[in-house]
Amino acid sequence: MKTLQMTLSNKKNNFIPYIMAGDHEKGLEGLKETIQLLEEAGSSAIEIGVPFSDPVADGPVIEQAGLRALARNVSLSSILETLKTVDTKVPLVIMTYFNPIYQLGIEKFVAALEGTPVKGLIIPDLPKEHEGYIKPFINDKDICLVPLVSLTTPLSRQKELVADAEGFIYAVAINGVTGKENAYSNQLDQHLKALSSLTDVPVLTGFGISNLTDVERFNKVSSGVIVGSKIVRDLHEKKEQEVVTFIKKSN
Ligand SMILES: O=P(O)(O)OC[C@@H](O)[C@@H](O)c1c[nH]c2ccccc12
Repeated sequence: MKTLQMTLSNKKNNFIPYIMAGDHEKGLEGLKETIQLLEEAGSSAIEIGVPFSDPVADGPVIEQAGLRALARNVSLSSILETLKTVDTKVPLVIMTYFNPIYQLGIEKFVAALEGTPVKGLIIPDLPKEHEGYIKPFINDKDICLVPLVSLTTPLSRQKELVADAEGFIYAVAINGVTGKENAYSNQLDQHLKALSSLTDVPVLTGFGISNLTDVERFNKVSSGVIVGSKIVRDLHEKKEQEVVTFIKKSN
């Protein structure tokens, strides 16, 4: 079993914060200390966002963070260079649209992951039908391609999506862009339980989570949560202590 899956399987209430690489007043030079802060707070893994000019799945908070990083000329290759110098026990998961990978070159990208703590990839605009662009290059490496599964997806499709999943399954709690804090459907808990019952791979819930009530709710019916916009906003506003407390209470 690959490291990412093993790490998340060994824990009950997993917490994965999302951060945008380069969205720090020191730019990429600040990435190391943010990772260290999140590790010490008790994160199970850390999702590292790559800024992109056309982030179709991102809401305003993450989109703005991406624009700040792009203004500092942060790119996929400069992020990978920086990650080579990062020493952490927590598995990192790169969240990027496909285009930056394609521009860098898929083989070059996968080769550059060697010697970094990156153990997983989330590529929201790479549907299962196109995973052949990436999977053959990572199959024999300690890197997982994490599938995103919408909870309104028909069961037959959910089964296909989780069939050969590795690492974890990203259950998308609301349809739409990231960072929307509207009320979750009452059926969500049932849907999460049903999805978890299809697979031995940990299912983590994300999209729109910004308070501890929701964290506790989803910890009961899945293996943990992914929190993006709240973390990005708090870090930008220099509320590091709030981030640390939130992660500690989520564990
Ligand atoms: O911001 P939220 O609502 O807490 O959602 C997590 C999310 O930000 C992070 O996982 C993410 C950022 N960009 C994405 C694009 C697609 C899927 C997921 C993401």
